[in-house]
Amino acid sequence: MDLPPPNFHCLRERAELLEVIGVSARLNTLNGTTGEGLSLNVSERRQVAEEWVTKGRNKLDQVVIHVGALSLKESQELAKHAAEIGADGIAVIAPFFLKPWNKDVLVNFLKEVAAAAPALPFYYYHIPALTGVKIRAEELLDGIQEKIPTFQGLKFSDTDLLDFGQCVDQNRQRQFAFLFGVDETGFLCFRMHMVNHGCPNMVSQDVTSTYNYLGKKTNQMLEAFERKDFSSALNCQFCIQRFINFVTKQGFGVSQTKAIMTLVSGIPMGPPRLPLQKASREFTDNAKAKLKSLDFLSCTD
Ligand SMILES: CC(=O)N[C@@H]([C@@H](O)[C@H](O)[C@H](O)CO)[C@@H](O)CC(=O)C(=O)O
Repeated sequence: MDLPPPNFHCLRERAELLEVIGVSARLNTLNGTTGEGLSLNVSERRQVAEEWVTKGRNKLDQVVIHVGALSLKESQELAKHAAEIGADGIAVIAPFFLKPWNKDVLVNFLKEVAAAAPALPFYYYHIPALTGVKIRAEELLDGIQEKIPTFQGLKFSDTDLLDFGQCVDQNRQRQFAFLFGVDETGFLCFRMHMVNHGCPNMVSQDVTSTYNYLGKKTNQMLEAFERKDFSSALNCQFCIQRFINFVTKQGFGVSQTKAIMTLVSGIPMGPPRLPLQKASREFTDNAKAKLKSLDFLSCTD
């Protein structure tokens, strides 16, 4: 029997993990950072995308497929494929080896990818710490719909809240979606949404790395927020911060995320792909003790 490579297996199982942890997932981008999309080949990325679209049916409101790649042709192929399998949108990071040196060059690249799936909503995935492309998102949004008619919004995985705030502020009249990808400061962004209430903008949280295992607390934060109980929402955010602060000090990244996802769900996520190294036993033990002390394991223990 042909077994899929471990990484593919683990990514496929992430769809089931959402159910186990109980994340009320409105939107999930896949083949992104946590899913090591850039470490997979095109055929694996296609398989993962197909699996998510199938598994996500009736469970996720939207499945957005990250199709960014260094090769424009590969990106276009993945964008076309996303359209064929019925995805709800595509997302693209900036090419990160031979980099775009200004906004116009980056938009021209994104435009070519978007054109390969002309009926699919298009998101720019802004993650400058990993791509090294520091073009401000606020600048990129200026006039983007004229160049990319399918442009739908931004996944903002950066801590520059001035840039993020300006993206929201300058696009109040547009129907853009702003998805925030820094779990430790998500609450602040939800507050921005409230301040923005009545505007067509949407600031919300994508299913990012820690939501794979802190879904219960995240849901509590969202529910408190909905009922305008900002003090409870802030407490939930602080609780999430306590955990992220703890693991960050021990070295935290995609490998460690996978180890915690396995620990919390019981679903084996497999090792990460080289050059990443499997999280150490010591890290996993420490993370487990911290999750317990913060009462994060109670729903799955
Ligand atoms: C650099 C990184 O991995 N960022 C994570 C965050 O969820 C991050 O792990 C978390 O905020 C803890 O710092 C996400 O933005 C990545 C993400 O959403 C993805 O898997 O595409």
